[in-house]
Amino acid sequence: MAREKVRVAVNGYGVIGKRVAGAVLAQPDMELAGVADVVSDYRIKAVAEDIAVYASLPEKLPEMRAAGVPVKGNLHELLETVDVVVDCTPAGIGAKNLERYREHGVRAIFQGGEKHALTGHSFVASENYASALGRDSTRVVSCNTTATVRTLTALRNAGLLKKARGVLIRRATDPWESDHSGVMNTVVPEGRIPSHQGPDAQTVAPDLDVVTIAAKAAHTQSHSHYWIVELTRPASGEEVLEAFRANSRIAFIRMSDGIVALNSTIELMKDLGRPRGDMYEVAIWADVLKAEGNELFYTYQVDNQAVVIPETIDAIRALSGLEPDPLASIRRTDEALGVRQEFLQGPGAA
Ligand SMILES: NC(=O)c1ccc[n+]([C@@H]2O[C@H](COP(=O)([O-])OP(=O)(O)OC[C@H]3O[C@@H](n4cnc5c(N)ncnc54)[C@H](O)[C@@H]3O)[C@@H](O)[C@H]2O)c1
Repeated sequence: MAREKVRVAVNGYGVIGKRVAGAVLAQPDMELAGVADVVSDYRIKAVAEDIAVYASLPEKLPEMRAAGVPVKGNLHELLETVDVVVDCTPAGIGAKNLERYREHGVRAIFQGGEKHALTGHSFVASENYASALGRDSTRVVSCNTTATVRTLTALRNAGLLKKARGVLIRRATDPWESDHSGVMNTVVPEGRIPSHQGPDAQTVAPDLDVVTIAAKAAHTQSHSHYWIVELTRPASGEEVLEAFRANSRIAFIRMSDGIVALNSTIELMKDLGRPRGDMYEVAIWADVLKAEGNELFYTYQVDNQAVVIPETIDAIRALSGLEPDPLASIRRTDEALGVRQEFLQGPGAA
């Protein structure tokens, strides 16, 4: 790569796009060239003073300017100036953009709402960074799939995983859209077993024996996963925690610290000063986990809005060839974002 820093564009400045943009700004080896979207209201106005804004669709440019958004130009102009674009548009729209990105010779990262077949490569940094090196595109898998792959491959890497069966309780909608969508006072099971997350995890780690069942609940912040795992041999809880510890993006929380529900962790992230209260780590309840003979039971929390952000940053380094060593990229990203495995000091912290 000719330049010292990789230049990045973000197309779609929503839940994921705004977090990707913020995370790019935090990387010393990356430069945020601009963001693109189609809206004209607070969602884009709030950022336009600090970051160059472009119109994703040419027909939206006059509308955005008329509303007072200082738009620099159209997406194609932004694409002319960058090495990598991160497409964070709503599910299905990204697929229509791939050819556009290719025409500009820009490497493209998509998010989990797109299908594996779009790029033929699905990404979780700890599992398959190396196979993304130099590719022209990849898809960072969804929040649920990212958490599933991080945790199950940690067990597999320690030689402990035989098969895993999980129940995934998903948030209804994201907080910023809770005024107009979501589910109220009910639970909506996904209409098939396995739910799509198990097979999706296999697009990254095909050797995983995993089945998932999923449901959407009425809350708006973060997902909650429950796993029953058959181990290859009897193992102690401490041995299992050690296996999880090998992945730097798995953190440990405890009921004994007062972290008793999803809202406790969300509050803790805000108390720790995390941007937007984000939790990049998969947070396993260490004092709930139980290993009995060759069976293992555990539950963790996934901050759906944040968990894919470190993976997206690593995907930028992999596609651009900025860093050939997966662990070096993961370390760099973790350091810049403040990723950690223990959030609290004290006797509980192992
Ligand atoms: N929200 C989550 O928890 C979450 C987690 C992981 C992955 N994802 C995936 O990330 C992707 C983005 O999801 P999101 O939740 O950030 O969506 P979002 O709706 O919050 O944001 C999408 C943004 O794209 C903009 N947009 C709409 N049409 C556009 C177009 N034609 N061109 C450019 N921008 C356009 C919207 O105005 C909005 O700002 C999806 O693939 C989704 O499946 C979402």
